[in-house]
Amino acid sequence: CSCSSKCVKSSSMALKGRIRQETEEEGGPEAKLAVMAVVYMDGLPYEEGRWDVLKNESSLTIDWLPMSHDVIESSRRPPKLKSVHFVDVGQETTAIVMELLFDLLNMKLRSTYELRVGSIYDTKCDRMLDLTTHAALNVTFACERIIGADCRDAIKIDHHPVCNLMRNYHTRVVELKIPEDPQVDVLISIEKNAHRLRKMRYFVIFYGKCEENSKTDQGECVLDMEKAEISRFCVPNRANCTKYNRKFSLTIENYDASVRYGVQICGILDHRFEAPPIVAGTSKIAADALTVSTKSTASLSVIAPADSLLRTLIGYAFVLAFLLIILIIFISYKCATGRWCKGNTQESDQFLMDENSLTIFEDIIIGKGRFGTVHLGQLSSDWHGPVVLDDQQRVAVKTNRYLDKSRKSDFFDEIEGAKEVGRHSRVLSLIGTVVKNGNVLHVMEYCSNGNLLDYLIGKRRYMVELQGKGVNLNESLPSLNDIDFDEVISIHDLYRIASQICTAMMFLGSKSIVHNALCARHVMISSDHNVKLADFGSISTPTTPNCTPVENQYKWCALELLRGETATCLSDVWSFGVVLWEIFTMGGCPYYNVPDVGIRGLVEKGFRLQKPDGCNIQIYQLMRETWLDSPTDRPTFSQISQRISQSATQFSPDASRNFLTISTLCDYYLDDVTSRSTPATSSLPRRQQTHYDAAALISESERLLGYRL
Ligand SMILES: Nc1ncnc2c1ncn2[C@@H]1O[C@H](COP(=O)(O)OP(=O)(O)OP(=O)(O)O)[C@@H](O)[C@H]1O
Repeated sequence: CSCSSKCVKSSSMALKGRIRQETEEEGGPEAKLAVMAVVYMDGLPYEEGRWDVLKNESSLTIDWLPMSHDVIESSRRPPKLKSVHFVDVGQETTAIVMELLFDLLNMKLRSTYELRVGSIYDTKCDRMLDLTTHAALNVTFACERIIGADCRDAIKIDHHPVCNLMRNYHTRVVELKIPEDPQVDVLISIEKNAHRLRKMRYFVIFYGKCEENSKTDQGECVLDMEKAEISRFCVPNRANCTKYNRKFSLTIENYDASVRYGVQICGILDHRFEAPPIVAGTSKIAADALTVSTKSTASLSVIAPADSLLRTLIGYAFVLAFLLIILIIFISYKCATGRWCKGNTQESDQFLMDENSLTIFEDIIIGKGRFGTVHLGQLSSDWHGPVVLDDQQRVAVKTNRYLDKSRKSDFFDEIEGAKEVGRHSRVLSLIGTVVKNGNVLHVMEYCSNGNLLDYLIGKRRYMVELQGKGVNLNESLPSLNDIDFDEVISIHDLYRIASQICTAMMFLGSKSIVHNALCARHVMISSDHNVKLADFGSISTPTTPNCTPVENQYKWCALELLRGETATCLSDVWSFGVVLWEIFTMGGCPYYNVPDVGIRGLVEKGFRLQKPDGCNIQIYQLMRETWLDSPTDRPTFSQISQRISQSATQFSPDASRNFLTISTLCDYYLDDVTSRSTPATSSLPRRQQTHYDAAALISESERLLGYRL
């Protein structure tokens, strides 16, 4: 307020407009809408040539307020300030008269602009003078509302409020008071989150009698706005807003059951709107039919909005799509875990190894089985996987190279089984698969001490040799020179091995996996003499049950499986009993001269393996319990584990009687002449086949046990 000018206390705006033909310099003639805006500035005395309105942002702003139907923002050109002049209106008030040019094309749509005069330029003092009260005005161009505009033919004007028509609402008649008081109360609820509800500013409900004989294609009635009664609702937290709470009711006075009523709700997203949209004129709007059924005065209904069926269908489509997605995820998971889609690329990708990371020593065969030869291999030093290898990165590699078609499928079953079982410290880990020259190589952890059966036989032979030399391991501490301690095995170690197998079986049980082929030959011994359970080619799960004995496994098979019943983890318990027997005979041959076909008859008659020489009676008792006819009578692996631990306490590493005394005369060593490493193919019988007599075996068993079976 310096420079001898008075401060501007307030200002107000008035508006006048007219259509005028302007000629654009480039692009030819184009209709322009010229609008005269008049701003009254109280407290500002007129002074010739002193004041000016600049065409910059702080002085005059003309903001377009987009409305829901305005979609062509890019084609909208900003209005131009054509001219400004100041008029003395007396009483210390100056009027600023501005001529603004708007693009007429856009006026064919209803458009709203906000004009704001924020400051005027004081030419005398060469500075901007901020207005204490900004002169601002929202102007909606609807032609006839702008004085002088003649756009009856050129511009079509819709007089119903331009707002987002809302379809996400439901109406329900809650009360109908007829005939005493013909009035209907309609409860209207708007769905949450519909149309970004939280951003909505106003909701307007119209209702009125629908036009006679008029109905849109969608079954809407057409409201004659002149006859419509109007209720307005607004958002909460507005001073003058009390009715809104997302559910509101509408009362139709003088309800006439013979005519149709309509309802329409709209919401305005433009937060700068301070007043509800204005309804004027004689336009007609389409609305949802509000049909009151008068079949029963007690329960009345309103027909759902016309598009509710469509919404329901869309809803169902979403549910179906969701279920489909779940199904796809489920199938992918099953494929990924190897239960379905055998050999699918996704899972083989996971285990497929680079051919160059593996070197196979073709001349070093570490074993032969039904499904191929096992070679020693080595992984390159830069291979780092989840399995910890020895310092030479050695691995065992099984190949399917010479297998026929049916054996090849068994070979792949073994790989799939290993994937299903997963990793555990007592389980032989699958490292991966390599495809080389069209053959698949099964790469596994390498156990330098081979399989448990050969391991035990080797120890027993050495210990028998020592016995032959008169060395009694349990009596005197023999001189170190006479004994290779790596080649003997203590009772304590036998317990440890049994306990570790039990742990591996508990792990399988925790995954509801039945091994089906548990035997000492399928247990590997690592370089540090620990157990690694192997051979998962015959595993079964609750979804893939097994009810046939595995080839070459009859002697380890539970009775129910020999009978063709389904194998369970308790069937593995039976097999474990036979493995315990193998451990405490140090590699004895169960049912030494009985062929597979004779096993079921023997077992059904009650014949059980005899007590190994030197075996603790508690352990033999445990074995017998694992061979009980009814699976549920057998101990579980966790019970077995506890029983083994209890028994093992008697045999600490430094106990005085810590080694088995082996009787070479036992019948289960009789066919020990054959190497156990010989491949167990059907054409190459593992053991010499001799005659057998079940009755004789049973009586022999009874003799050894000391009681009748
Ligand atoms: N990961 C390994 N580490 C060390 N030796 C192994 C490994 N895998 C197998 N072997 C040796 O190779 C032999 C043959 O194994 P393979 O799995 O082919 O047959 P198997 O298990 O003995 O008999 P089956 O024919 O019943 O499967 C084993 O007995 C074992 O001595």
